[in-house]
Amino acid sequence: MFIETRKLTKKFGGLVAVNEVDFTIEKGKINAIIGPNGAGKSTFFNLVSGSYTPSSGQVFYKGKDITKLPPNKIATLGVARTFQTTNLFEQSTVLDNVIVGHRLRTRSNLFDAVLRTKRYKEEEKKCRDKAMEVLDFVELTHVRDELAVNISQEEKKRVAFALALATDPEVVFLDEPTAGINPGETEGLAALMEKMVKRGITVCLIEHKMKMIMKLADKIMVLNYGEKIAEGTSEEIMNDQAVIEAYLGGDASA
Ligand SMILES: Nc1ncnc2c1ncn2[C@@H]1O[C@H](COP(=O)(O)OP(=O)(O)OP(=O)(O)O)[C@@H](O)[C@H]1O
Repeated sequence: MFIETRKLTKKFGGLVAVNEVDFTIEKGKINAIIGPNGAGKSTFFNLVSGSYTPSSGQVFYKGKDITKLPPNKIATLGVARTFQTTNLFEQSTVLDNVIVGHRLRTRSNLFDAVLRTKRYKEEEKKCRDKAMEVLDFVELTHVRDELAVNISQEEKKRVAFALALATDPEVVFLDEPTAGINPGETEGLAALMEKMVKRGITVCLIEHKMKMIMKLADKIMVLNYGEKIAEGTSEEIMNDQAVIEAYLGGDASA
């Protein structure tokens, strides 16, 4: 089992945001979590990536119980994530944004930085090389010297992907990766997710764009009021009575 949650639960006071969710994230696949607003999708992400401690239940990563590990420890195991909004240094170049983002996660300390030790210089070069490599992967080499303020919304999303990929993750959690961009650009990002999977990276995403997710995802979990109401392939999900009811009145064709 790659990633598995067992009866994962998060309560905020009297509200059960995630309720005893059992789910497995399949290695080398595109896994998606969908559900109406407030269903518990982001909370589930935060539990698996260690940003929240569960009220009860467990998270396993490659057989290891990671339930109580802090986010930085989970990240070093090969788990990366993006957030709904990525704050870039607008007056820095795209390349510098990725270098800095990556450096924050590498090993040399302030002492190394001030004295510009050998280790610092070596790491600086490694970070730069890595940043160039991931920018090439997300197809942003042509804008790497542009200031972040000048790139498009879709390009900013690609920078967020690059930041996550710079840590050489085995799995990437993408929180609404296509929010706020137009349908044409959405297709480009979907293709990028497929490219990640081809490279051997497992993808798990939260998404509201149903048409896209039905085409893209290998496996889907549907949450509603914190509970898993369905799990399966696109076809299984589209024909599931509980899912249809949860979305009635909502816009499932967005
Ligand atoms: N830190 C928090 N403190 C209190 N309640 C919270 C907190 N985070 C989330 N909630 C509540 O938990 C429930 C689930 O929220 P969550 O953000 O996980 O849903 P979601 O499915 O990601 O929603 P959306 O699609 O709107 O982003 C909601 O009722 C929300 O108000």
